[in-house]
Amino acid sequence: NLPAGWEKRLSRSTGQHYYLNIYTKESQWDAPDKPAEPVQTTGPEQVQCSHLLVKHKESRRPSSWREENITRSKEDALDLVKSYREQIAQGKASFAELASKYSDCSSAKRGGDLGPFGRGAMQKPFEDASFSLKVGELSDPVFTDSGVHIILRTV
Ligand SMILES: N=C(N)NCCC[C@H](NC(=O)[C@@H]1CCC/C1=C\[C@H](COP(=O)(O)O)NC(=O)[C@@H](N)Cc1ccccc1)C(N)=O
Repeated sequence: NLPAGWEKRLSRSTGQHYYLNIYTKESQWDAPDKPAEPVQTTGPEQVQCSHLLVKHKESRRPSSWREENITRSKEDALDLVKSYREQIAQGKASFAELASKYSDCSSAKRGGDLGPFGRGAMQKPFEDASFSLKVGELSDPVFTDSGVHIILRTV
């Protein structure tokens, strides 16, 4: 019988049977003699994201261009990030506009743009969120040692 990963199909034009590799979607006339290999679809090498960072008193560096000494609580930082996300999602403000006003990262000067980066550059929670976003997608709040972020994947 048929090795794993193949399907037997009937060609309407010739009335002959053919075999479809369910992973590569390639077809062939002769019966396969070995299982089809699942193909590894890897993610992108690099992504480009903008982010809006709200720091808090437990941040690894509770200081920024906006505020010399940041004392807000982590909960307050999360509430702020959620309100910014809501405004962006409702189209009441642009990501770049809010990031340039409120982000505690120096990338605020560039509307939050971090430029392109690969895996290994950013803190893991930030990297994982960035690489799981589709282009144009806005993340939920992401927690790193820097503070609370929302991330917009742009490329
Ligand atoms: N392009 C890179 N590879 N630059 C090095 C990133 C280092 C990396 N940073 C982070 O993971 C977080 C997420 C994004 C920003 C960031 C943190 C901090 C703010 O937090 P804080 O360090 O005060 O705790 N901003 C930065 O680093 C900025 N230079 C990012 C940046 C700013 C302007 C242009 C390009 C990049 C890390 N491994 O710590």
